[in-house]
Amino acid sequence: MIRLGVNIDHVATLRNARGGSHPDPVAAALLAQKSGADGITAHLREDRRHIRDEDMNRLRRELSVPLNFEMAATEEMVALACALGPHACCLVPEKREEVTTEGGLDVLGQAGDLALKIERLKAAGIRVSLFVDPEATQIETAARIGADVVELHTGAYAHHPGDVEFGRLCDGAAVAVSCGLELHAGHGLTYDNVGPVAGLAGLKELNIGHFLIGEAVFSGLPAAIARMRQAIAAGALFRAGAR
Ligand SMILES: CC(=O)[C@@H](O)[C@H](O)COP(=O)(O)O
Ligand SMILES: NCC(=O)COP(=O)(O)O
Repeated sequence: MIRLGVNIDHVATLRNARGGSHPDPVAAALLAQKSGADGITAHLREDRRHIRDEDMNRLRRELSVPLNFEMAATEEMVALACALGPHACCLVPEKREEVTTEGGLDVLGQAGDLALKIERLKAAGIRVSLFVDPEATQIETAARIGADVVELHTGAYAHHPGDVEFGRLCDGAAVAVSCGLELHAGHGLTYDNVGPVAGLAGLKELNIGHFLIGEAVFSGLPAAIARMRQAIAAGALFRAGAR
């Protein structure tokens, strides 16, 4: 079964809008856990625009499902992650001026530095995922430098959900599996576009946040999670039948 990781960043965005403590992203994570989320993803950005350090500390203490700590591959974040000890870290590119994550990590261009950071994180007992575009050289390099997981950036597919971008995801998925990497995917996924992604051969986990939190405004988080899980299951079943 494909695991659903719920990203709670944008509960924190709403909380921070007024500088208070409501809605509490940790309470949202606990509700997501109770509603069937297989894991929680939270992105501690360098600018702390949404998730903050104390949120991460509380998530680590209070969750019983795995915590996926999304972070830039910086010395500050590696030190924080090693001290916190989440189940996994997902290394993502960050630019302060970006609205959201724009592309995948340049694994090839940063291979040496990333290899050392991966080694430190794994020595702390943390599984390491790299957030990458579905490009063979990036995925192959991720395997070569010791990553456990690659998470394919589905943003381009989400913006252009046609055969070209989906074909890139299929090719990237095949490379990841052939390299022995665990295959995850995420970014910009919705009820309507998640199905084909859920059918990617070898997919183990989807991380979904912004759309789910938006839907929760209308239908509540439990119902949004339940509907997303149905969309994922339908997609996986369809693709399995098509193979
Ligand atoms: C890497 C990715 O696509 C998301 O998990 C990331 O958290 C997006 O950043 P924001 O949540 O700040 O939009
Ligand atoms: N890594 C992707 C993620 O955690 C959620 O991305 P999004 O659904 O908020 O775009």
